[in-house]
Amino acid sequence: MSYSTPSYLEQLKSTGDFLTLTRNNEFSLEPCAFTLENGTDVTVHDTGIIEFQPAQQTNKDIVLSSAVHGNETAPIEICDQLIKSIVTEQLTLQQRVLFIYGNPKSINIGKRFVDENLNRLFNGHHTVEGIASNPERVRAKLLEDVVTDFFARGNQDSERFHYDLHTAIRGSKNEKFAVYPFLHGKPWKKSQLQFLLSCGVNTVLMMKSAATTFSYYSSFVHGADSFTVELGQVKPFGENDMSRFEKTRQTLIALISQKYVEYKEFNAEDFELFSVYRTINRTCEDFSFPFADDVENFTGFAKGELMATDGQTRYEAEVDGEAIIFPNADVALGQRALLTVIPMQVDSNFI
Ligand SMILES: O=C(O)CCC(=O)N[C@@H](CCC(=O)O)C(=O)O
Ligand SMILES: [Zn+2]
Repeated sequence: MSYSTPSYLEQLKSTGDFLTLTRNNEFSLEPCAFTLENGTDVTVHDTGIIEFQPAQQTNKDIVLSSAVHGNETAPIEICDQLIKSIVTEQLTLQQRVLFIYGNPKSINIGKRFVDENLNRLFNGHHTVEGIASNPERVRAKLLEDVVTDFFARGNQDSERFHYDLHTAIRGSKNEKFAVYPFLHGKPWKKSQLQFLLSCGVNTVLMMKSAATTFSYYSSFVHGADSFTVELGQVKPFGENDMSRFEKTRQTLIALISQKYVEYKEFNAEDFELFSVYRTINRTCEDFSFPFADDVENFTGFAKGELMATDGQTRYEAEVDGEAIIFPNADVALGQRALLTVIPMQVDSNFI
């Protein structure tokens, strides 16, 4: 594809500051393409969407997304550093990488979303008859299309990865954790757990059903090894202790700049695995939790203890140790207000 030369090009080439360019263009950006001195092709597809294609043969197609929720700034800062070091050629890629800042306008207003939670609109849920469109619905469709196109242009035998980087609203007993999307019976991969451990993530939740999230979409539709990765607690820009993300940053650098990466040998004892026990949706205006806002993710409840109240329905822990993940009483009606999890072991469904 040939593009004209947009006015931002020289600035982008010299600074690599694609984040500021994205934030200055909340809804669209003129596309462009250029080649770095080291031979890597750079394509700006739209605002918040930049692709890198090294000159040499690659064996991995990697999507790194952040800002699917605009107030989750640490992952945005990690991706900003990576993009700057690639464009300014301090970092040379060995793999194809697509970086996505999910929701630029929500970054600017410092909120999880503008009209609607972008991470509830994937896998086609952006387009539903009778439901009016909005910028987040348009964006979800665009992101699906860009990911489809990115994977379609990869080598046929390349491995596909998508790490959708987030931070959680609450603190978490296990500070970093990943959500492994439902695989419809396919086995979970030890090699992915080894990668996550190298990122500093030793806790993984296994989903038991289809979802409308970005990571489920790329797993289900594109067969990618795909995760939502929660790297810590939400903080405004400038308040993140970036040293807490160093293992993640270094592991991502190795993933994109090396042909092969060796991880620590798999040992089940290195991990805390959980399976989702149930999902509790908010169905009534009158929805509440009996615990405070500073009660952390992974807090366990005793059997019979109240976990949530939805109108007249009381949800009590059904098993000892049933633990809370992502409690949020402010979600839209019909959406997930709480996940509960129970511990699980590495079993025969791991390869
Ligand atoms: O801390 C919270 O309440 C939400 C953090 C967050 O954004 N989590 C993702 C998880 C997505 C998944 O289930 O894979 C979300 O809620 O979209
Ligand atoms: Zn998030």
